[in-house]
Amino acid sequence: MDNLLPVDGTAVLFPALFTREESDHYLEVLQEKINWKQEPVIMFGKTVMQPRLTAWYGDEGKAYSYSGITMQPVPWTEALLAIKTRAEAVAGQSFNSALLNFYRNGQDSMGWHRDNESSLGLNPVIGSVSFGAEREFQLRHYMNRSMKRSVVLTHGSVLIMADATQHYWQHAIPKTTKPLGARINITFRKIM
Ligand SMILES: O=C(O)CCC(=O)C(=O)O
Ligand SMILES: [Fe+2]
Repeated sequence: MDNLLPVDGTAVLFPALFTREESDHYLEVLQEKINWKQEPVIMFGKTVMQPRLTAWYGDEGKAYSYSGITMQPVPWTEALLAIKTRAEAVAGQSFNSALLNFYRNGQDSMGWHRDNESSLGLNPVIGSVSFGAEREFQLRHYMNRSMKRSVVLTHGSVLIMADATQHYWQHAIPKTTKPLGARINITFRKIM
């Protein structure tokens, strides 16, 4: 498996962890059964709504802070537990929480960030599962921002980010004018 990053971290894509049928099924189930919300976030001192819907699932007692908001996890659903088991097999470790993002169309997005909260420990392994519309996932080196990588996250894929990635690399899902449908992404994490 090829590392997408030239230095300072590891990011490996498994383009078809789930079959087409499984992926179609999970896209539908997650759209319907997840308690999706559009959350406010504070940016440059102003409260704005996030350009996507989110939900936070996890083991009890694993509250999580994310860009200035603290989220209480909802108990796992059967579908999420089945997906988590598959992601854990590829990642080689267990996860106890997951941030879910629902990108309704190409105008929904996620800005540049690192998943480097101290609650995740020094070099967190993150398993990022995608269903639905294919979106471009961009990476750029935090200290040398002209160093960039980009990969398309396909329906049923999992991207594993590990080692020092969250220390040295930011990632983002840019907006696109392409007429795209819905995409759901789940980033599985392990809160210490
Ligand atoms: O939607 C994606 O692929 C990225 C999600 C992400 O970066 C996150 O949840 O922290
Ligand atoms: Fe992230």
